[in-house]
Amino acid sequence: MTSETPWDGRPAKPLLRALAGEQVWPPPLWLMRQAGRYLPEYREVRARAGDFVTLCTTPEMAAEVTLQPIRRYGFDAAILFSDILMVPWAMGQPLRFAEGEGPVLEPVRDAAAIGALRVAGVAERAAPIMETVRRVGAGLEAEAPRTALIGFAGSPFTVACYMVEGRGSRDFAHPRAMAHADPALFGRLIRMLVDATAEYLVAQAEAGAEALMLFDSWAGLLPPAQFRRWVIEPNAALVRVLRKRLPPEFPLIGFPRLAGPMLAEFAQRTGVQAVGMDTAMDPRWAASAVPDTIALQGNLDPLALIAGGPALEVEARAILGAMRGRPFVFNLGHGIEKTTPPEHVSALVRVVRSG
Ligand SMILES: Cc1c2[nH]c(c1CCC(=O)O)Cc1[nH]c(c(CCC(=O)O)c1C)Cc1[nH]c(c(CCC(=O)O)c1C)Cc1[nH]c(c(C)c1CCC(=O)O)C2
Repeated sequence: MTSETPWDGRPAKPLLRALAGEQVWPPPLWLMRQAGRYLPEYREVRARAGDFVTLCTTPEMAAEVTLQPIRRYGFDAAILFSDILMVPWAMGQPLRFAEGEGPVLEPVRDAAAIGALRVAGVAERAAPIMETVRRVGAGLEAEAPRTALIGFAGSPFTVACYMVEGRGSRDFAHPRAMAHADPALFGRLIRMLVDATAEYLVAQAEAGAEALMLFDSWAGLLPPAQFRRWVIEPNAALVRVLRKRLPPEFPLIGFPRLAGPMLAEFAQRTGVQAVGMDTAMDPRWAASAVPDTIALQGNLDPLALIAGGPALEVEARAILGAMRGRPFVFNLGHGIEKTTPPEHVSALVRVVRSG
């Protein structure tokens, strides 16, 4: 495929061209958690907001922090500033972010607690987040017309992990045990999440998101049969609902973190246009295992970005070398760390943009 100027004479956004299967070189670039505590201007707004849920539900502040990294670095995508746990919040599960501890939810571990969750009306209860999407869309149009707006949600399994465990965890023992011991109940929660997440994502697209990313951060905890049942099937179900309700070819990015060799099956069976590679993935293996009709995204080690200098350049160039000749979006393999020096991000942008 070649780059073409569309009929209306506006250059299509590089990110959207890559997600549509075009080889765009140098590749479009954005970073997971690009808005965050490594930026002094983020810390200023974060302090003003007080708590994290307030930041996510105050459109003026959430839109401002979404745009901050675009102003500083000119990334090819802005990602809505929110959190995957805002879906359980909108389903009525109490959520707070404890300082230095991460998210804390009231765990749902039985049929009564799961039955009390509300699916219908999730998008209305998340109205402030949709207002943020509209504001960011307007901000990009005015300030950065080549930057695309990515909306997102957590995938059902990963969100269920937090809902059942009630907090972050290394192994999410409660949800994984429930998935084995009471698959009917766990499956009910997963189906509720498919429906709630579809509604929430369609509302983001209607508010102006131009691509949607599905974060399945804890997919790699599961053995293959469980991976198929709780990762591939729910993501595929979500994609099927989205395909019915969104314009044709609407770009969807899946990110089954630490999937290892299951990444290939995920890519082929879920119906997404692109898959994210985590830090542990060998991009050369991914290039051979994932058909080049599906774009790859990733996967610089966030620690190389902290290190900077030659280590950063060598790692970034290795990824570029492995991805040359296929649709690709440069990113990290996981979220940016809060100790990252902002000038190292500028250095990375220079390396990637020099091809
Ligand atoms: C698992 C997960 C969560 N949230 C998310 C995931 C999936 C990606 C991943 O695997 O990291 C996704 C997420 N979280 C956040 C975004 C915003 C957009 C962006 O990427 O810039 C996105 C896309 C903001 C955030 N979400 C959170 C912060 C830090 C909160 C703060 O500023 O105090 C940010 C910027 C909080 C959060 N949110 C979550 C945890 C475990 C934590 C605490 C850990 C931490 O503090 O880094 C849940």
